[in-house]
Amino acid sequence: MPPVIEVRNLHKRYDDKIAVDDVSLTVREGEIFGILGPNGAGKTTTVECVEGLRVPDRGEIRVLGLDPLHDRAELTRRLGVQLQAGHLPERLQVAEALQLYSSFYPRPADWRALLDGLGLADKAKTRYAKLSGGQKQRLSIALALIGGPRVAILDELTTGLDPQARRDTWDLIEGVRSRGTTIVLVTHFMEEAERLCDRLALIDAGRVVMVDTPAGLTERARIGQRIRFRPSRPVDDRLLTSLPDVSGVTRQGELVVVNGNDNALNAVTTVLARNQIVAEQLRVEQASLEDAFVRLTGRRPDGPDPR
Ligand SMILES: Nc1ncnc2c1ncn2[C@@H]1O[C@H](COP(=O)(O)OP(=O)(O)OP(=O)(O)O)[C@@H](O)[C@H]1O
Repeated sequence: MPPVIEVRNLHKRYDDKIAVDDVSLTVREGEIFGILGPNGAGKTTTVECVEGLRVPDRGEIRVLGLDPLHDRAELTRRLGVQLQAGHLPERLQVAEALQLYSSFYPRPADWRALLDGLGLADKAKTRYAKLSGGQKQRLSIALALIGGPRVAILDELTTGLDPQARRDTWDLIEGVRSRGTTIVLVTHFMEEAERLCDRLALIDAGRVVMVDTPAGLTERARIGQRIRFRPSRPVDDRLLTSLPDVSGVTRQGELVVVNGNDNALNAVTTVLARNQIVAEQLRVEQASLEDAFVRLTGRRPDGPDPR
C-alpha cells in the first residue's frame, strides 16, 4: 500500500533562517503519526508545506498521491487541517460554523457527534466571540474533522485545554482513527505523544533526529531504567560504571542515581550484594519519552531552539 504522506528531502528557509533542513518522512495508512520537537524545530513549517500552505524551496511531497501545490483543490476535499483560533466571524454561532463547513464536503461527518465528543454540545447556539480559548480550540478540531477527511493534520491539538478536555480530545481522536482516518499530530506534549502516537518523528533544528514508536525512541535513547538508593556504606562509582547494563552514575546528596537498561536493577543489586552493601530506600523509575527527548536533542521539549 503506498504511504498516505511522503515527504522527501524537504528544505525551507525564511530569509537567512533555515527552518527545515532536509526532512524526509513517511506516514502510513491508518496510523497516528506524531511530529515532536522543541519550539522552533520546524514542525509547523513542515506540515504547512504538506498542507500546501507554504512553498518548499526544495523537496518532494505527496499526500494521498497528490501534489499539495498543484492538486490543491482535490486535496482540500480529503485533508482536514486544524486552523489556528481566531479565523471565524465573531457573530457566527458554533452550529452555523459547522453547518457551513459541512456544506463544503460531499460526505461530511455528523457535526452533532463531533460537538458531543468534544464537550461542546451545549455551545451549539453560542457565538464564536463568546467562546473561551479552550472552546475555540475544540471548535477548530471539530472543523478539521467535519469533512470526514482521509487524513487530518492537527497542530498543537490540545494546547490551552484543561486536563479533562485534553483527555476527552484524545478519546475523540482515537475514535476518529478507528474509523479509518490517518492522523498527523504536531505536539510538544510528551504525554500526548506517548498516549496517542503509533510512531513519532523527533525533529530538532530542522532535521529528523529519529522516527520510531514512543517505546522504541525511549529504548534507542538507551535510558531504560533509573535506580536511586542510599548505600548502607560508601560505594565506589566504578563498581557500578563497570557493569555493561549501566550507562551512568550520579549522586544526589546521600543517594546514588544509576541509569541503565532494563537489566540494570538486576545487575546493580547483584554487585551490591556481592560487596555486602545494602541498597536502602531503593526506587526504580522507568525512563519516559521525555527523558529520551532530552537525551536525543540535549534540550527539553518546551525549550527554545538556541539557533
Ligand atoms: N514566517 C516566518 N518568517 C521567518 N521565520 C519564520 C517564519 N515562520 C517560522 N520561522 C522560523 O523558522 C523556524 C521554524 O519555525 P516553525 O514554526 O516551523 O517551528 P515549530 O517547530 O513549529 O515551533 P513551535 O513549536 O514554536 O511552533 C523558527 O526558528 C521560526 O522562528
